[in-house]
Amino acid sequence: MTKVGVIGAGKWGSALAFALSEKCEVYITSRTPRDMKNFVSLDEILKLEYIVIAIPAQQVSSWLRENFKYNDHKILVAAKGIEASTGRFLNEIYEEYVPDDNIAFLSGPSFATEVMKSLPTALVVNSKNEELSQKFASFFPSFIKTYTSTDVAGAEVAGAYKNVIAIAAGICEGLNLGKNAAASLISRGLVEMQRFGKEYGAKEESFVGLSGAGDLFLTASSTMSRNFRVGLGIAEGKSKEQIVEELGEVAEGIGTTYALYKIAQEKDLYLPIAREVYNMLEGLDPHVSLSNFLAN
Ligand SMILES: NC(=O)C1=CN([C@@H]2O[C@H](COP(=O)(O)OP(=O)(O)OC[C@H]3O[C@@H](n4cnc5c(N)ncnc54)[C@H](O)[C@@H]3O)[C@@H](O)[C@H]2O)C=CC1
Ligand SMILES: O=C(CO)COP(=O)(O)O
Repeated sequence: MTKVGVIGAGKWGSALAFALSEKCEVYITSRTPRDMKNFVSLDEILKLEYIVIAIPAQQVSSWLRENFKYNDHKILVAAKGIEASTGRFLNEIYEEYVPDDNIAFLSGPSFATEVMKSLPTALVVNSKNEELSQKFASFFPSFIKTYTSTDVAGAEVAGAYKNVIAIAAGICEGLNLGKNAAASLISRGLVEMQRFGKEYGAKEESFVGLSGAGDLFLTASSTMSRNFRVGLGIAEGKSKEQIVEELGEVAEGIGTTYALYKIAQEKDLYLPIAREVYNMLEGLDPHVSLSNFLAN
């Protein structure tokens, strides 16, 4: 059995450790010790060749700087997001540490709680190195169907952007705007992320597949999504600080909204949904935001 190390024992890291253990010998670590099967130190994980990293996008840059020493590892990045402070994608953050050929990015609709129950799921492993994608894909269990793609940019943009649209969808639901509005928001959200992705050379097909439409439909239509619940909180008039505290888990859409706002300013891009989510995270009344959105 191939040995695989998982870094980050949050919801997604734990679910992936569980799923991968059907076909691999899996070890897991986290910054705080956990009472979990095969929980080992980071040093032990870094001795392994195959590593899955499930540290959130906003924390990964400092984590890599302080903890990571590259030693020919093959890395699968499981996070979804864009760094708020710099507007960097995960592949840009990791490229300082890991060669392109040794890194892959996971995407697709996949709530950790359903993976934990072994419910049927489909995922995409994305890498410039097709052989590496195939290798990581082969580690997944029988209840997960894996696809591979070389469109790293498409997977990154779709995985990050859908969290922002999920926040908007939660707001839409919380304000009782109706199914017409929800459907329009999801389909225009898909167009917005696809247009944004084009700037980075992302392939259109990734947005109509699992990484784009698949993950967007999942997170923008369910209270199981943390990002969707952020939107519900905004509709209730809560501040983002209060929402984050109550959530107790990561909602990548918040940081990604700030990243998109920064990128849109720098590149003069038209990202109307992301812009209004930004305005509401900054405290604009959702009803005023909606009027602005409908008028522009
Ligand atoms: N939960 C889910 O269903 C899915 C989550 N993801 C993505 O996976 C990533 C992780 O999400 P979850 O595990 O759900 O979040 P979580 O909130 O359950 O756990 C976050 C994990 O990151 C670790 N962490 C946070 N800051 C850290 C730091 N500075 N240094 C080291 N470790 C740190 C925490 O200790 C914890 O283990 C996110 O990017 C999320 O979007 C992707 C697909 C599904
Ligand atoms: O990315 C996810 C499912 O694919 C998880 O979404 P949330 O972080 O919004 O819960």
